[in-house]
Amino acid sequence: MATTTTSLSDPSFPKFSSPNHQIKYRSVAAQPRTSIKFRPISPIRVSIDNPNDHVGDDHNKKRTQALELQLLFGNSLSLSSSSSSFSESNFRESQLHPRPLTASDLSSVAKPGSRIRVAYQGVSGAYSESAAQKAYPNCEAVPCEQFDVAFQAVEQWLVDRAVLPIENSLGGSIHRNYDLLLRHSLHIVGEVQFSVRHCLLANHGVHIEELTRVLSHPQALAQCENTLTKLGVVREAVDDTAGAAQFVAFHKLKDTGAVASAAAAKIYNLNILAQDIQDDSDNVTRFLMLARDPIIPGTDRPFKTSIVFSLEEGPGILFKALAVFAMRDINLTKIESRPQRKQPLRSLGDHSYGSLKYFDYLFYVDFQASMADPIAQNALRHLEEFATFLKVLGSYPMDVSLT
Ligand SMILES: O=C(O)C(=O)C[C@]1(C(=O)O)C=C[C@@H](O)C=C1
Repeated sequence: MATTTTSLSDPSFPKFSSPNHQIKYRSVAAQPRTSIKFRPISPIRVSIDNPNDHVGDDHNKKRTQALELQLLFGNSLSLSSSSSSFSESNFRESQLHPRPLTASDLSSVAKPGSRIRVAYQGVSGAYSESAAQKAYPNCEAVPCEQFDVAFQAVEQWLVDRAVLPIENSLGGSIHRNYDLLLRHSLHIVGEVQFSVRHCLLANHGVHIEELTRVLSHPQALAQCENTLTKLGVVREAVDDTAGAAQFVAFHKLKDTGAVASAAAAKIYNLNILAQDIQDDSDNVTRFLMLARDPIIPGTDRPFKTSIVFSLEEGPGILFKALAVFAMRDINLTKIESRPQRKQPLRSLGDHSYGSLKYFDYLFYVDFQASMADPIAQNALRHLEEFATFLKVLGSYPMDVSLT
């Protein structure tokens, strides 16, 4: 059955309001990738330029002002990519409460008593929110509309960390986040394995036979392929599972259900028509914990290291690359290849039978060793000898809680 994409762009639909955090996010779908927009609750308005555009004094001043205001007013911060600077009254207000930044404000470690702020993609009730809570118990989970908004929220000091999905045991890799890992400058500081148990939700009084359409995140729809095929419903992809539940509830739909968590059913007052509808009871999503600074890797417990590299084209070159790990007995836990965005095709010049073009790939590899271990350092030194590009994305403790 075909999967279509639904835009939840009905202006009356309360997008990304977070009752817990009093932050309202405005859709950034129509904005350039590098912009981040928040609808203000308080009259405070701050403007931050795209950090990639320029990193001059002016930018740094605005960044400091934004951080200062965030420290003064917490969640009431509003960001806009427009060029207007923050208003005079806000400026006066910040002058009334001068609060010089200290070195500890700039450190990525949460102050005692303050809750660490963790960005996740989706709205309240999303699996990503639960994963953020598992990664950072008692954190303040901050909803973001898109993955790149979560990346930017960390980069711009609006939050301390982001927790984002990278792969699922049934649906496979979340390619968008592989690409974003390279386009942004965050470090992987941990991982979380989260058991995903999907429910079929509908408004109270609606029976399963009445459903003609089911909304959810594309990964969730893929993980429930068998159940949804048996039901014979049209599947529609939306930004996140909890957003689907919110939409069904807000519009009081009678013919449409949502695949989402039991937590989402409770939050949006929906009925659970069926539980554990994923194709396999072992349905696990692996999430990455991302921060502005890397952690210092240890050897006191099992560590994993994530790298990305590219290679020259040629027979056996990938075999040779992976051999640097095999010959040192280093276990690989994941390999993913993505076409290089900047140079997706490589031309191998003229041959008698014409010019050959190959896909030019980036290889993402996770291996089971810490960068504090000389064996891992030697393996990467060896790989560096012939890789055309190599970057360590992070070396972090493995989550062994589900094993
Ligand atoms: O939509 C959600 O609830 C999410 O947290 C996103 C997401 C994903 O991107 O894979 C997370 C876990 C599940 O695999 C399904 C969806």
